[in-house]
Amino acid sequence: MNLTKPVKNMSRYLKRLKEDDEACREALKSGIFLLYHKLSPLLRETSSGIYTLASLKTSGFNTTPFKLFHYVNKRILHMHLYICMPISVDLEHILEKVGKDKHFVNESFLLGCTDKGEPQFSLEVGDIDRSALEQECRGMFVDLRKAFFMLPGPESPLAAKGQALLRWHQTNCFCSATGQPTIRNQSGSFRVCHSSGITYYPKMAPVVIVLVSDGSRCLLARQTMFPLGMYSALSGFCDMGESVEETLHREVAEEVGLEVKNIQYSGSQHWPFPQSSFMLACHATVNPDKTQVNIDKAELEDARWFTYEEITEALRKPPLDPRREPPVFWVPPSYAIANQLIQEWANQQQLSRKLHGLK
Ligand SMILES: NC(=O)C1=CN([C@@H]2O[C@H](COP(=O)(O)OP(=O)(O)OC[C@H]3O[C@@H](n4cnc5c(N)ncnc54)[C@H](OP(=O)(O)O)[C@@H]3O)[C@@H](O)[C@H]2O)C=CC1
Ligand SMILES: [Mg+2]
Repeated sequence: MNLTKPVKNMSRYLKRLKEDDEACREALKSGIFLLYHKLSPLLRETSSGIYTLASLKTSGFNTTPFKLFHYVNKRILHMHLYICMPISVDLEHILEKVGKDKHFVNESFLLGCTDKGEPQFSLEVGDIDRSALEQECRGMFVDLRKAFFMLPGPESPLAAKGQALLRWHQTNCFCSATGQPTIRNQSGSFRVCHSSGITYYPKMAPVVIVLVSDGSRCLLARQTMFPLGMYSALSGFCDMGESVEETLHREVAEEVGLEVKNIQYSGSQHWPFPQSSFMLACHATVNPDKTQVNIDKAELEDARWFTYEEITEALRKPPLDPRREPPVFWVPPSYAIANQLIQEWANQQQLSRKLHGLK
């Protein structure tokens, strides 16, 4: 099977790679690799100043310098131009240069497939000299939180998934029943303890996030650990056995002492910080006569109702610039599902204001 050709049924193809060690090992030969150094992904700046995830291949196409020949006074000047392409440097060659065996790529974990059917893998290279690698790869390893601000939208979830999978494997090397080592399958879709027979699958912790509205205002809160000035929607981990609705009622009651109704599902997101969470985002309302918040100070530093005007102004603000003072009030950036909830609420308000002839 030529793995670099577009694959008609990508889901089936990925399923096969997940389950069939041999097929996955074969896929590694034409795979695309995202490198992580102590869980920080490798980014590269393109010629247009945009950052992307640096993708490396084990064989085939790479950016050996592209030579331009200029004839000046009958003498040839060679200009070596590095063309910035998403798929660029030969990974095996790089590994060799930094003293790693080429079989090291077998330690990668399967992430998914590109639109062209190229399998994507994440590889932790934390035991290799960071600056030597950055030089060889012409990129830099960036903390994931920072990378989220730098990467174009669709690349952030991939970077997060790569990190989450690596972290899960790093922290699940031993069976919790026997203490014996667990062994991964080739794709990394599970680990098994041969002593107890227990199979461990990568896990996410379900979290409910909810934007509560009283009809004209929405409720946002901040924890002490949030960056200065940032307020977000209320959130909380699901307890064992709880439904989304039960978690939502409990968390809102616990954190701000309010009773919610009209729960509407909005969307979901994998969230890598600080561990892998599975965010389930909802809208909900409270009775406009019962909006008095009673903050649990052990959980939250503050919780306040915000008007439509305050929210639209916060949404208009450019992404946070780490070199400048943070604004007094700002909302999570667009890659966070909290932002989606706030945006949806603002759109809904705008619509109902139009219907009522308000600006
Ligand atoms: N993508 C987005 O838009 C947003 C994502 N989030 C994420 O949602 C998650 C949960 O939000 P948060 O409001 O803090 O949750 P909670 O309100 O449930 O409060 C966190 C509490 O839960 C404990 N805890 C940590 N991990 C787990 C777990 N896996 N299961 C059960 N309890 C746990 C913490 O303990 P301790 O820390 O003391 O160990 C802490 O006491 C966070 O990871 C946060 O990053 C939040 C808002 C926006
Ligand atoms: Mg919370």
